[in-house]
Amino acid sequence: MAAANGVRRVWVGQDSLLSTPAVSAIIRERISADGAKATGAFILTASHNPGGPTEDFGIKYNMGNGGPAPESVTDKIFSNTKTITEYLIAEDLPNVDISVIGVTSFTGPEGPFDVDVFDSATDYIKLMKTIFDFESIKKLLASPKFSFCFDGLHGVAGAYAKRMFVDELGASESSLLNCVPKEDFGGGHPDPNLTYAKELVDRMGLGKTSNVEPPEFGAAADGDADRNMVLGKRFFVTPSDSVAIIAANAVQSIPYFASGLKGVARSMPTSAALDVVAKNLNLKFFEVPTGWKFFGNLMDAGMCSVCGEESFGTGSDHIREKDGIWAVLAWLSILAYKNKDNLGGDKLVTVEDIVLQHWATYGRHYYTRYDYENVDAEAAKELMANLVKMQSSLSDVNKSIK
Ligand SMILES: O=P(O)(O)OC[C@H]1O[C@H](O)[C@H](O)[C@@H](O)[C@@H]1O
Repeated sequence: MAAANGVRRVWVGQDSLLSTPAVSAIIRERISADGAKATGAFILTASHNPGGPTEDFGIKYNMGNGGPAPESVTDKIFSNTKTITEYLIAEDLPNVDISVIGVTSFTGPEGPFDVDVFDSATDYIKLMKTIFDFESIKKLLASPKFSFCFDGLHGVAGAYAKRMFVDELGASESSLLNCVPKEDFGGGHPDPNLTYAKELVDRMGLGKTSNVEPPEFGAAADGDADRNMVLGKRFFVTPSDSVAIIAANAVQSIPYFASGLKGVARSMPTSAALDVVAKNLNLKFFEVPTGWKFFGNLMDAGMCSVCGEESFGTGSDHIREKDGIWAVLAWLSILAYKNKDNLGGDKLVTVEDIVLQHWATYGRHYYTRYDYENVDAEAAKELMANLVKMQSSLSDVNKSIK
C-alpha cells in the first residue's frame, strides 16, 4: 500500500517489535542516510489489553512530532473511511523478511521504494543515555543491598528489558519476568496494575505470602511499553504519587532535568499530588483532559517537562508518548541519588522511605478508579450519554471540593 501510494521508504522494527515510546523517539530522532525523517508512524497494538486473533487489536497513528494524532486528524480519517471507494496496492512486490536487519530496495509502481528493517532498541537506548546517568544506576544495581525485578507481561518491553537492564545496567537475567514478547501476551492481560501484574505483585510481597524475601524494587510495563507500575518491597506506588515524586526529585536525580523543569502536568482524574509539588517548587502547572496528546501540545510549546495520568502513564518531553522504561529509569535514578553516599551503609533508602518522606513534605493525596471491562458497548454509551445529560442538573459537578 505504501509503495502503491508513492511512499519513498518504510521503517520497520526488527521482528515488527517497537514499543510505542520507541516509535515516538524514532519519529523525532532517526535520520536516514540521505537525511530523510519519518512523517508519521502506524503502531499496530492491543496496547494494555489482551491481544491475539480472538482478542483486541488496534491501530494508532502518530504525527511528525512523535505524538498521537489529534482529534482533528482522527476525525478526518474516520470520516474518510465512510466515503472511501477504492484503495491502491502494489501486488508485485515480494515479501521482506522483517526478522533480518537491512534495507531492501524495490522499484515500485511510483518509483524507488525501500523497506528498512532496523534494531528495535538501539536508538531508544541511545536516547535514554542522554537523559539518565547510567553509571550511577549501575552502581545502585551492583549494590548487594539492592535487588531489582522487572515484569514485561510478555509485551514489547521484553525487547528492551534485557538490553537495557541486563546488558547496559548490569542487572541479573533472573530479575526479568515474562520478558519474551508474545503475539498474544502469553494469554495474559498486559496492564501493569495490581490486578493483572499478578506474578510481580506476588514476588514483591503484595500478594500471597511467601517465605522468599521480595526485591527492593519492582516494575512492570504494558503490552506496548508506554504504561508502567512501580513497586517497592511490599509497597505500591500509585501512579499519581509516582509522577509527583519524579517531578519533585527530577532536578537533583536526572541529568536531563538538571537546569530545571519547564512545567508539569497531569490529566484531570489524576490526584492532586503533582499540583502541590508544582506549587512548592514554583513550577508551571497544567491539568489537561485525559489523553497523551494534550501533554504533547504543552511540550511542543515548551511549557511542560514531566507529566502523568492515573492510568499508569508517566513521561517527559524527551518524546511525545508516555514511557514505561523511562519511568523505571527515573525511579532507579531517584533511588541511586538518595543512596549515593549510602551504598555501603547498613540500610538503603527504600521506595517506601521515599514515598513516606514525600507524603510528610507534601501531604498525601487520594483518588480512585474503577475499570468496567468487556461491557456491552451500546449500553455503556447509553450510560455515558445519560451521565452527560444529568450533569447540568447536578450542582456538585465541576465544583472543586477540598
Ligand atoms: O496509550 P494507552 O496505554 O493505550 O492508553 C490510552 C488511554 O487509555 C485510557 O483511556 C486511559 O484512561 C487514559 O488515561 C489513556 O491515555
